[in-house]
Amino acid sequence: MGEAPEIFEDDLWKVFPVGLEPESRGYQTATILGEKTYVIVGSDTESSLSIGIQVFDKSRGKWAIPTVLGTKPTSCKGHSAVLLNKDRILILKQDSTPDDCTWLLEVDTEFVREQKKILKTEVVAWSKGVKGDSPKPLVISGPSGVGKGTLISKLMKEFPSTFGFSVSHTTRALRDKEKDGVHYHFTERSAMEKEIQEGKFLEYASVHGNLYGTSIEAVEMVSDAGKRCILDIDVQGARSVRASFLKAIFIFICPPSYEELEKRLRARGTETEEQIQKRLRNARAELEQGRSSGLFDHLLVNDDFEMCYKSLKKLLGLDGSTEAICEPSPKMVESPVGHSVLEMNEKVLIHCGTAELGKASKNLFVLDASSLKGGAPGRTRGLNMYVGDPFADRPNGIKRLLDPCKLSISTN
Ligand SMILES: Nc1ncnc2c1ncn2[C@@H]1O[C@H](COP(=O)(O)OP(=O)(O)OP(=O)(O)O)[C@@H](O)[C@H]1O
Ligand SMILES: Nc1nc2c(ncn2[C@@H]2O[C@H](COP(=O)(O)O)[C@@H](O)[C@H]2O)c(=O)[nH]1
Repeated sequence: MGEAPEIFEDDLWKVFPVGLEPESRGYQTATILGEKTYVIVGSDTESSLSIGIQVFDKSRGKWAIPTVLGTKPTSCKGHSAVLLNKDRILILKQDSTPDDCTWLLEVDTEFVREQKKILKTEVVAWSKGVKGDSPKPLVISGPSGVGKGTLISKLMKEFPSTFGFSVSHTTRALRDKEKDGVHYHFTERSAMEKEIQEGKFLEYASVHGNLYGTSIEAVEMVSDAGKRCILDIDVQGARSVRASFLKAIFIFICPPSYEELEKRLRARGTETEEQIQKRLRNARAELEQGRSSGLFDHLLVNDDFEMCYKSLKKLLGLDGSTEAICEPSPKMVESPVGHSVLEMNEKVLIHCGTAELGKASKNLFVLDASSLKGGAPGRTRGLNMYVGDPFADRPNGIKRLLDPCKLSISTN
């Protein structure tokens, strides 16, 4: 499936990297961008369920195995590949589930170019294609004991289908009543450091002597479910998120006084005296930064709890009695079972199913990629797919096809 450019002839296979000689290949596509050919090799054998990437640089006559960033797709029976926007390759997986069929391999986007400079090597980055946009996440910060968790719990309880919590990773010990995977992913420092090195974290920081971090996956999983993601993170983390690709709303929660903060921390009874002292020391700096840095969009004082909760809801436009559905839920792009693809002016034509005469036109899909958002290291959003004809808006164009198709396409 996919393109078969000239370069992909027998001669090229003679210099193919060790371990990926023709016999060991499952299937592959080759996509050319300038002097480089990106070969995406998949295998669906049980021993090797993976997709590999090699880059052939024509000007140097050499193969390179790039550093691959982002969460990569699992292998499948085959895929199609097409160059999009001259900076990424759209991959459609054959026989995949709707939430797993559309992937993008970024080869020359701003993110990839930046990473190439940092890592001083060939870099490519995966992101999953998602239909529609996602609601802006909320970053909630404030000193330990101010009441962030209590406010967030109440908000999630009242609006369960609007909000979802970003489950952070931490190296601190589990408290009574906390559950692994629900309150945090409790992890070993070495394992977390390894994943940070692999670029899996949106932000991380050393907080009160432990390592805490938000994985990209934690945020994207909430967005995939069509919910607004809430991040409960410290001020250092908020600063990192501000500098990242993620566009969020930043809220800082203040205590009415330092004495009241100390009272709440002690009354919670989850820390030792030494830990309480450490958290209180850190609170001074956090309060100063939170109030003055211009980092936060909103500041709320949590004095009377109910009043503060009401202010939070008002700020989020949730002060009505019914649950607000502010923005459409994103859905994964559904793609045909079998297909071939072709790119034209940011529209990708997907021809799927049987090529039988007379039926072919019914199996034409158009994927509009003109307003992509996000991308690696998160998701690529804004992919819209419809049944039809890309020339429909041209005066002499072919008639728009709106025949119902055997294959369903999800709509917002
Ligand atoms: N407005 C309030 N008045 C009195 N007590 C409060 C108020 N808000 C929260 N609390 C209490 O203060 C304690 C600390 O709250 P919470 O655990 O939500 O803080 P937190 O900011 O999430 O802390 P951490 O950052 O350490 O997780 C809890 O026992 C909670 O019930
Ligand atoms: N930078 C980050 N800070 C985080 C994250 N998850 C939680 N936190 C902050 O840590 C402190 C302490 O939390 P506790 O549960 O041990 O009391 C608190 O201020 C949280 O906001 C994270 O992923 N990144």
